[in-house]
Amino acid sequence: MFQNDLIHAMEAMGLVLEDYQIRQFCRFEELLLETNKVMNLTAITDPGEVAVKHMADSLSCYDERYFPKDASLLDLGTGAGFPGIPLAIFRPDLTVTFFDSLQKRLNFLNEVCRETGLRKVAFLHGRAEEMAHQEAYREQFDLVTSRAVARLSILCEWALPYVRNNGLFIALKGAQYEEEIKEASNALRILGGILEEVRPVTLPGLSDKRAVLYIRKSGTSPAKYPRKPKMAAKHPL
Ligand SMILES: C[S@@+](CC[C@H](N)C(=O)[O-])C[C@H]1O[C@@H](n2cnc3c(N)ncnc32)[C@H](O)[C@@H]1O
Repeated sequence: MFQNDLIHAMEAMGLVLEDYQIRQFCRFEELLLETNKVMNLTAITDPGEVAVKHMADSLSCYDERYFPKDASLLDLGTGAGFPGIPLAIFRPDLTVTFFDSLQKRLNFLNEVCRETGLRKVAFLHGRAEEMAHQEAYREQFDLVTSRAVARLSILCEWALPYVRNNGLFIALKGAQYEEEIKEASNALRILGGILEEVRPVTLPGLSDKRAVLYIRKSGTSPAKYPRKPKMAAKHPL
């Protein structure tokens, strides 16, 4: 059921999976639903829905043009690994860093990577507002992705400092994306982000509104950003 739904959903999006990638997705789905019984990972537990709303949705941001070969990618607020794990499976040349403030979710992802044989991976535990001030992470990534973590005005402050000059911040957004874009114009300007493309997304069999935003980093983000935890939410730029 999961496997068929996965293949159909990917085909509908114009993506073809190799057999080994299908096996990796299936193992990920098994681990996700198994571990979800003892750890809060996802509210979606129907295998068909996992195929579309997690796996296919994660790859809705994929476009060969925006994912250079061997690029480094940071998945900010990765949670149970979305969109990071599907992207790592689909493009094994990428080096994917899974970033979350909850260590137990990273432990789960470590197991997923071991079990699926994903090797070009790293795990970063901490808050987005804090780790960006460490030289090892600041403006170091070609790509930063984020899904379901915060409103865009906040996310720009959290994510853009990790993106290298000319790299991309890719935000997977829900129904309110147009409003969020308007609200984030100041944050984009201050942090050095240029909205390059807004791509509306329709997932197979679903009608809800969503979009992927491709935000190009131009220059460097001022050193004082991101501000201390809770500041971006309390006083969005
Ligand atoms: C709603 S979940 C979304 C997870 C996943 N991206 C998805 O789409 O299913 C949000 C995740 O972001 C993490 N998170 C929230 N605020 C964060 C912060 N300031 N720094 C790092 N991670 C954060 C949470 O721990 C949680 O795992």
